[in-house]
Amino acid sequence: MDDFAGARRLVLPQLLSPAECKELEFIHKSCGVVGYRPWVLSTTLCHLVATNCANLILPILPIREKVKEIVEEHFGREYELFTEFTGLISWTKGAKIGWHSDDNRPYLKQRHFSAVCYLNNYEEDFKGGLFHFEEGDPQTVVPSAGTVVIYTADEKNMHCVDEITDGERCTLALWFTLNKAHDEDEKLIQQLSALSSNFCGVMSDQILEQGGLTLGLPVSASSIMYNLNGSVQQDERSDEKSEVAEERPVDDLRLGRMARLGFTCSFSSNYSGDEQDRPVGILYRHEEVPCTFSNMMHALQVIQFHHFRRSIMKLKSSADAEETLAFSKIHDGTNRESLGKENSPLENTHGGTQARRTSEAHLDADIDVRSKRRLAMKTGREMQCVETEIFEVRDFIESWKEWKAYSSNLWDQVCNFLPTWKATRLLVNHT
Ligand SMILES: O=C(O)CCC(=O)C(=O)O
Ligand SMILES: [Fe+2]
Repeated sequence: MDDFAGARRLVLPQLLSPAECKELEFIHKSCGVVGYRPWVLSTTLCHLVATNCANLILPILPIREKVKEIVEEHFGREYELFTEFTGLISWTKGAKIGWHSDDNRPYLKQRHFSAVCYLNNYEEDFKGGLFHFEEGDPQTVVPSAGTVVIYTADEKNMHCVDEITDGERCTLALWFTLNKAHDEDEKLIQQLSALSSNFCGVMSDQILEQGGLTLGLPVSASSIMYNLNGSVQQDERSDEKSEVAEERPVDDLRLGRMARLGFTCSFSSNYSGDEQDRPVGILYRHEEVPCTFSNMMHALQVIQFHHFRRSIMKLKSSADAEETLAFSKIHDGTNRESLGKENSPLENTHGGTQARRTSEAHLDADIDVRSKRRLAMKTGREMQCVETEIFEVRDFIESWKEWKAYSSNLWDQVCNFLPTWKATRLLVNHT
């Protein structure tokens, strides 16, 4: 494993577009479970398939592939790598990790290369959580949405992460191996094949309708996997910081996630895990929202999708503000591209092509990208303040409709890709 070509590490800013980061965060916040360590939450591809969300692996695949190709090229290992693990991971207050290498256990020796894609921003979305290498350059990586850090998983890259002191730090963690026996795709394709006879052929908009078949709708894992248990994951509780003051503390990650966005489930009395698979209504700040969902995960996913859709809209208006500024600065209007003209704010989110083209256009233009980003973030924050005051049922219903279209489109793609996945034994999104 010593005979690789490139330098032992690589940091790539802005490899993922802001829209891609938001989409992965949406998936994690809709589907994540309590993770492998205290204060850590995780969403693996295997978990997505197991909870009837195989469609949500699709937005992750092209990113995983892109990073894998960069790793292969950088280390002179073209076409030699397999993905050993893909997971959306978030760290909440209290999470940290001391000096280690990523292959530091006998059962982790197959991990040859690591990649961490940051999905949100240091200081804005969380405090603490800086990444440090023990020696060499760069010494410290500041997590910023879209940045990817790549390194060999051995002791040449001893690293640690500072404790998170506030907020939630989200990443897409990837490990690659030269050992085919540890290829995660093989397991996933088996898992998907077992499911496919149930869902392919019957996928259509109607299955995502409330009251329709539950095929294609998310389901819960065992309720213990959402149990925040005592003081752990304090940030996800509906404590005094959340928008809805609850009489009793929330120990359930799903309810905590909803409460953070101002929503509660309309369970009749004391919630017990048994209710997780029953149809459920929701309230926004104690006001009933006229929607019924098949189960809690369904409600959570639509709520998170609403939040995601709003963030994409904000990104677009910030980008418009940025573009206007860039436009007025460079007069000649080089590379100005239209944004925000689509009917659906999510239309061009997939694969993030539009946003990526836009950010490339910005890099091409000879202006100070950093100061523009600051302006965009400021605009975003101001809008967020306004947004907490506004909730429109009509807008939420629009999100619900868009979620159905988004979700069934991804299910259709899963069914279309599956025969190729099975034949090639490779989980690659060919769009
Ligand atoms: O999230 C990070 O920045 C790195 C995490 C890490 O070192 C690990 O999970 O092994
Ligand atoms: Fe690590």
